[in-house]
Amino acid sequence: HSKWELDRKDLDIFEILGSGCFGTVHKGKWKGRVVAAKMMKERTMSEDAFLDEAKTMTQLSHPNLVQLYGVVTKSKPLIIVTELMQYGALLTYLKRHKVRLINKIGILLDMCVQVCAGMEYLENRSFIHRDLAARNCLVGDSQVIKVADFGLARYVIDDEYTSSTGTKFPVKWAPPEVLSYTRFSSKSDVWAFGVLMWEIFTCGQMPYDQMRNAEVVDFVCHSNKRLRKPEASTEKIYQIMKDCWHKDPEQRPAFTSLCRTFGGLMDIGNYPQ
Ligand SMILES: Cn1cc(-c2ccnc(-n3ncc4cc(C(C)(C)C)cc(F)c4c3=O)c2CO)cc(Nc2ccncn2)c1=O
Repeated sequence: HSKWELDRKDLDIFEILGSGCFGTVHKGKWKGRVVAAKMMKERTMSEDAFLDEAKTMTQLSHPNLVQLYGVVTKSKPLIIVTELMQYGALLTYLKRHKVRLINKIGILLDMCVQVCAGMEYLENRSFIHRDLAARNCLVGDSQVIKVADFGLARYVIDDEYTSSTGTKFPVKWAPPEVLSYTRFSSKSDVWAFGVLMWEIFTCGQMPYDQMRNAEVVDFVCHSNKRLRKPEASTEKIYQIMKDCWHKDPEQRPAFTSLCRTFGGLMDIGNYPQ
C-alpha cells in the first residue's frame, strides 16, 4: 500500500451523512480518527482515472479545503476517505440559519474570505474545482468553511452532468466560455465564486430564481445583465461579485487578488460582528 491507499480493515463505517452523485457518504472512523467515507456507487465514477489523480489530491492541504486522507482501492466499493465536517453543506447551513445570519455582514463576508483562501491555494497549484458552489462547501466547528469535492467533476460518468446542455450541469454557476466551449480555468472558478458570494449574501437563494437553464445561458452569454445586488451586501461587496462576472475571463480578478481585496475590506473594520 502506498500512503494514500488505505486498508479496509482500518476503517469502521457508521451512519449515513447524505448521498451525493457518487453514492452514499457515511460517518466513519479510520485508525481512531473520525472521518467521512464516500462509498462509491458502481459505474458513477471513472475510477481508474480518479486513482491516477488521487495521489496528487492527497497532497493538497489547506485549512479551507476538505482534506482527502486516502482511498480504499483493494475492495469494492471504492471508498474515498476525507476529513469530516460536522455541520454539512454550506447551502443547507445558510438556509437553516438565514434569520440569524442575514444581517451579520461580518460573518457572511468571513465565509467568502475562507472560501477565497481555499480557492487561492488551488489556483496557486493550477488545480481547477469545476463545480464551486455553496452546495459543494462544508461547514465545521466555529463556522469554519471548507471547499469540498474539488476536481471530482472530471470523473463523473453521467452525460446529464458533464454535458453543458445536460439537465444536471451547473449552468447557473458557469461563465460564458464554459457554456459555449466548456473551457474551464481558474477564472471560470472565479465566476462560480462570484455566484457563491451571491448565495452567501442571500443566505441560500437559488441564483436566477426560477429561470430555466436555457434562459440563463441567453441571459449570461447574450446580454450583460447579471444577478441583482443581494439586500444584505454593500455596494463594495456587490462590485466584487460583478468583477467576478466579467465576460472576459482575463479581466476577472485572480483569487489572490480577491483575497487582498477582502483583506482591505476587513481592515477598515466596517464589520464589527
Ligand atoms: C466530508 N463530508 C461530506 C459530506 C457529503 C455527504 C453527501 N454527499 C456529498 N457530496 N455532495 C456533493 C458532491 C458533488 C460532487 C461533484 C463531482 C462536484 C458533483 C461529487 C461528490 F462526491 C459529492 C458528494 O459526495 C458530501 C460532500 O462530499 C457530508 C459531510 N458532513 C455532514 C455532516 C452533517 N450532515 C451532513 N453532512 C462531510 O463531512
